[in-house]
Amino acid sequence: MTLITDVRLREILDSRGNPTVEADVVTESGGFGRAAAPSGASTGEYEAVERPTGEAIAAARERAVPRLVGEAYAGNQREVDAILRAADGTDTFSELGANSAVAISMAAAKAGADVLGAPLFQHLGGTFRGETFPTPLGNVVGGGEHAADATDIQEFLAAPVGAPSVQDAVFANAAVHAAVADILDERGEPAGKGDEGAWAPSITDAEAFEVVDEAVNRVENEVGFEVGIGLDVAAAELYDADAGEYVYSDRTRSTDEQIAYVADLVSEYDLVYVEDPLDEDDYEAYADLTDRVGDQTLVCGDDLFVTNVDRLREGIDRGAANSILIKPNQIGTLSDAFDAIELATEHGYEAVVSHRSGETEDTTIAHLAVATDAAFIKTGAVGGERTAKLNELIRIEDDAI
Ligand SMILES: C=C(OP(=O)(O)O)C(=O)O
Ligand SMILES: [Mg+2]
Repeated sequence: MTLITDVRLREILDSRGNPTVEADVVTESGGFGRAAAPSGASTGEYEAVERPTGEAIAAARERAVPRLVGEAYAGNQREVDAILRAADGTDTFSELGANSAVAISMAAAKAGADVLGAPLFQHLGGTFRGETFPTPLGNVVGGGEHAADATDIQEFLAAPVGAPSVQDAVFANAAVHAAVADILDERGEPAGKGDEGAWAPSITDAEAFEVVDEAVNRVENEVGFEVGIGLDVAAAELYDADAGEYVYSDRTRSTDEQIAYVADLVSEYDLVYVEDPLDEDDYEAYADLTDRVGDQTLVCGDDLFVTNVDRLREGIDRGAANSILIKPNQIGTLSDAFDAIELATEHGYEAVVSHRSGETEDTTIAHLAVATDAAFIKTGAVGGERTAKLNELIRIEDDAI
């Protein structure tokens, strides 16, 4: 019933106005799945390769589609993803493009779910999933590669860890986003928005901490549950490898100073989550920081691990980080993303499923997070391509899928 009978690919717009790949997968019994590839701006050096959209589509039509149509079953995700890997023939999807690969992989999963008449999270995670939910991390202030002339730290995240439901958590993050706007206004700091919908004022990181701390406190008082703060430092973007230092707008920090700085921030702001606090090549510094603060907060590897089991295994061996960011397009298929989550879980690392800064209305990651019982999902606070995922979580919680 889930034999794939057609795979169609097209170029659509992403949230930055750039082209991206959308895939449709159709099965023998009329099952249908559609998915689109997201795209990063602060990409890790070791990510799978995103090809220009037209090239990725042409390559997939030539190399992957003939191997899938009439041959593979959409309900067998591992088979679909193995065919994508074989059709590509490289470790990094540099022939098909990880953008074509991930769109087809996710569309096949949706077609498989459609045939079963099951929600995607259940097809991926089994019948007992859907009772527990990830805490959404909401980007409320940001800069780095996502906005010009804003903070050095890429993302200041609201983390409603005490929320009684996903719906409460999603609304709390939106409330923090609104409170940030009020506080910036009170301070006379105008702000536009960055790529992920976070406010991108031209303020220092120190001021941003003050603003976000106050916003979180205001919302905590309103909602009556704990809302913490998280960060994505995206430190690889700040690191000057030649000089061996982290370059901030107002100063530089050596690796030891960077570790001490982040450890101080964890204590001062009770940070519940710190992503990419150090350069993507520095497992040793990660291990040092994890040693210092790993019992107080999640130290999460995004550019460090790039959803790659080999890099994660090295991190586990070396005690680097205690959490992994999961972005399916960093590795190219859902099977690879699942393998990374499984390896992480086996070793006590928390999985955090994530959007990219360039997104579409695709909701696959909401289902992936529920299917794998991920601790957190990072998918913004506001903006249509972000609320698509957040609203899907609310629907899953409400049994309305
Ligand atoms: C979502 C992120 O940004 P990008 O998609 O630009 O890598 C991130 O760094 O976690
Ligand atoms: Mg990141």
